[in-house]
Amino acid sequence: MTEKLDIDHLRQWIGRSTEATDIVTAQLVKGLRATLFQEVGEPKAGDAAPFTVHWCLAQPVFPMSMLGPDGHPTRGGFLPPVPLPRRMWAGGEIEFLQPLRVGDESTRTSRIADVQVKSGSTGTLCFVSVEHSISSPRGVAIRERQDIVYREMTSSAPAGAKAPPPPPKAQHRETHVSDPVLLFRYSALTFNGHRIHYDRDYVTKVEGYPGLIFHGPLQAALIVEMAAKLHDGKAPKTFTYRGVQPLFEGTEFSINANETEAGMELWTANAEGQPTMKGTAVW
Ligand SMILES: C/C(=C\C(=O)SCCNC(=O)CCNC(=O)[C@H](O)C(C)(C)COP(=O)(O)OP(=O)(O)OC[C@H]1O[C@@H](n2cnc3c(N)ncnc32)[C@H](O)[C@@H]1OP(=O)(O)O)C(=O)O
Repeated sequence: MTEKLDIDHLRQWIGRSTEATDIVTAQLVKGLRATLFQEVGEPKAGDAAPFTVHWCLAQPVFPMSMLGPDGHPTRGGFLPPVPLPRRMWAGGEIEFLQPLRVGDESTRTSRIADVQVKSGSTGTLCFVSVEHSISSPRGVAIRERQDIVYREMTSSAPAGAKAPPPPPKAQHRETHVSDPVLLFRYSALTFNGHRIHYDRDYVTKVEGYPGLIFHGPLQAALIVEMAAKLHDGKAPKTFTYRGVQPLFEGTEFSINANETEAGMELWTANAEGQPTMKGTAVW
């Protein structure tokens, strides 16, 4: 049974802020490159890190006694105490200003920007938007908005779901084998204890999904790296993305891109070719 959603109370969290600092180490960069299917190499001080390395930096660390049943810190600290049990990373927008480099001390300033309740095809949704500004010794490197969604405990499938449309065609496609070790590595790199990514009993029996779930930021990170690879190694100026359905552990997944007049449309897809996260990159 879910507690009543008191949106006026939750919106009192808007404007709360926090700051944290960390260092981009060569070991972190090696681990992230390996997890993003890149050549690992021997990164040296000053080398550019993968574009979304900031998601691995200065993540909140709480004692075990302060974790909720899903493995995240108990809500009601920096994030509002949303009473819906199933948390997901819904999407966001990133502005890449300059790369973070090995050896950089980086500071992230975060602020709760919005809290909204919506009614979706899968039930009640509560969106919490968090704005972050990430700086290096050279100035602001990244500005972003992250949208976190909390879902009630209903079936994962939308009511009256129809057969999916034919999978979209891609000009560029990269496929990889999906493996729980990949998910474990990304959870470890981001110090993310969310059980849906590594605890099969929890994700199937408690949250009711059919299997382990790929992290939203892992999918977004793979998409951004592909976008940059197709643009002479340059990160897009802005990248806007949205998770449209979960990507579950399985046999294969793909990262896809189509050129457009404005930049690129990109998406990750499951083994059936159906998009799971969609993004737009503009240079
Ligand atoms: C890390 C981490 C956690 C994770 O990584 S979780 C894994 C990554 N995330 C996902 O897999 C999410 C995939 N998406 C979904 O499962 C569904 O899209 C979702 C979010 C459950 C919503 O589906 P619905 O069918 O219920 O929603 P509707 O399409 O009916 O839309 C209702 C309104 O909500 C807005 N909306 C829908 N999806 C999003 C989104 N991704 N981002 C922002 N807003 C969204 C939609 O526009 C509708 O709004 P209106 O104003 O038009 O009513 C970790 O925990 O740390």
